[in-house]
Amino acid sequence: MQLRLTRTQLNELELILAGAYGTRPRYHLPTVAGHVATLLIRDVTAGRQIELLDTETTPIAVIEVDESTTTDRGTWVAGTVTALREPATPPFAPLRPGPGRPLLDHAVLAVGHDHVPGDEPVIHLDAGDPEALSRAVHTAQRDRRTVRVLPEPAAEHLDGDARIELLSHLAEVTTAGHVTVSRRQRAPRGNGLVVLFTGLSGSGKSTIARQLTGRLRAETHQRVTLLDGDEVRAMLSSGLGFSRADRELNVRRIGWVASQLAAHGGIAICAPIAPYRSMRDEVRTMAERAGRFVLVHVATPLEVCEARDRKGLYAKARAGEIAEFTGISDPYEDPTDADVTVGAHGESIEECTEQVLAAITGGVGSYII
Ligand SMILES: Nc1ncnc2c1ncn2[C@@H]1O[C@H](COP(=O)(O)OS(=O)(=O)O)[C@@H](OP(=O)(O)O)[C@H]1O
Ligand SMILES: Nc1ncnc2c1ncn2[C@@H]1O[C@H](COP(=O)(O)OP(=O)(O)O)[C@@H](O)[C@H]1O
Repeated sequence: MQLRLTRTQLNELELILAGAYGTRPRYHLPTVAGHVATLLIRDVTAGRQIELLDTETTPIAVIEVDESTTTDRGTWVAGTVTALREPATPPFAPLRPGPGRPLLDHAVLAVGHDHVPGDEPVIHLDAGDPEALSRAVHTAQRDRRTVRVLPEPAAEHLDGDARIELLSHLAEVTTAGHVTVSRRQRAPRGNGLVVLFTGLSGSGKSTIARQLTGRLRAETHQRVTLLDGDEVRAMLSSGLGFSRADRELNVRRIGWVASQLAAHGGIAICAPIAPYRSMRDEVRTMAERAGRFVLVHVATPLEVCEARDRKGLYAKARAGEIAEFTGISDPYEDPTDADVTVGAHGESIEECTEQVLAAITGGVGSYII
């Protein structure tokens, strides 16, 4: 089988081949404690041999899979990696880890920001956004500082502090003998925000999302984009159906676009059903790398949604004319991590919108002027 790697997965492969994870180039099954490279495969069944393609679909390496494990997030594979050819040159190649490059004595690893005050050598992460990396490197060079680039691996098995620990470890192995992490807690740039609505068909997601969009446009200086369900299905995800794999792809695409908007300081509001916990977790992970994330559960009971049945879809689903209909013949996994839950008790559209606004602005006054 062939697998096209994302930019951060390519980074992970670059680090493997640069010896950052040890002398044996391989992927491991996820272990939280271990500083290992991992590979998570979604939507397809992993083969014994996996050819890894770069973003231009050139085969650059192959994995001989010797172990794998399947979870609700996908299949993790472990195995030895052999390089086939050089991938396309990444940005700032001479500043990245490579054979024979001497280690600096000490450097500051910038996590979550593109300028660290001071004059010590600085390591900037390549997180897959060439524009942001270029800005960070040029700022350091303008200040006549020594600067290096560390490819940020996908490391999908880690988050939070464990992720930062891995980055610091990789920086010490590849770039500087002693690394201090300089971490900014706030969103990387501006007040980027992703709001993900989830709930059954007819629960009120689009209606509340539209109202929220209007309010935020009126009350903030930020650009607000509504990724409306129907429009997304027509444009971004045309051709996809409602199998689990298609829904996953649909929600992943929405999450990716929303995160890009947030990374550039915008507010993205999305309103798919997003019925599976794993897909919402995935959007949260992507969004939190770009800014803030707020999960809104529109918890209108199934009976109420079915009674509304504005599009007549529930009747068709009950009659067996639509297969895999969420809530009737397909699962909806209730969120346990919603930042705000609305609509469970017959609140009006206006009340729901206010509750969501309060959750977004609560404690972060800068969103509303
Ligand atoms: N089988 C099945 N299950 C659920 N929904 C169905 C189905 N077939 C069509 N529709 C219509 O598609 C809308 C849901 O699409 P989404 O993109 O939001 O779904 S998902 O997040 O990918 O699960 C949903 O729209 P909303 O009512 O706006 O939620 C339905 O109108
Ligand atoms: N809180 C609410 N109270 C009463 N009716 C609502 C409420 N929220 C939505 N509706 C109505 O329910 C129907 C379905 O809403 P919609 O926003 O299209 O749901 P979804 O996007 O979740 O499918 C619409 O006719 C809408 O006017």
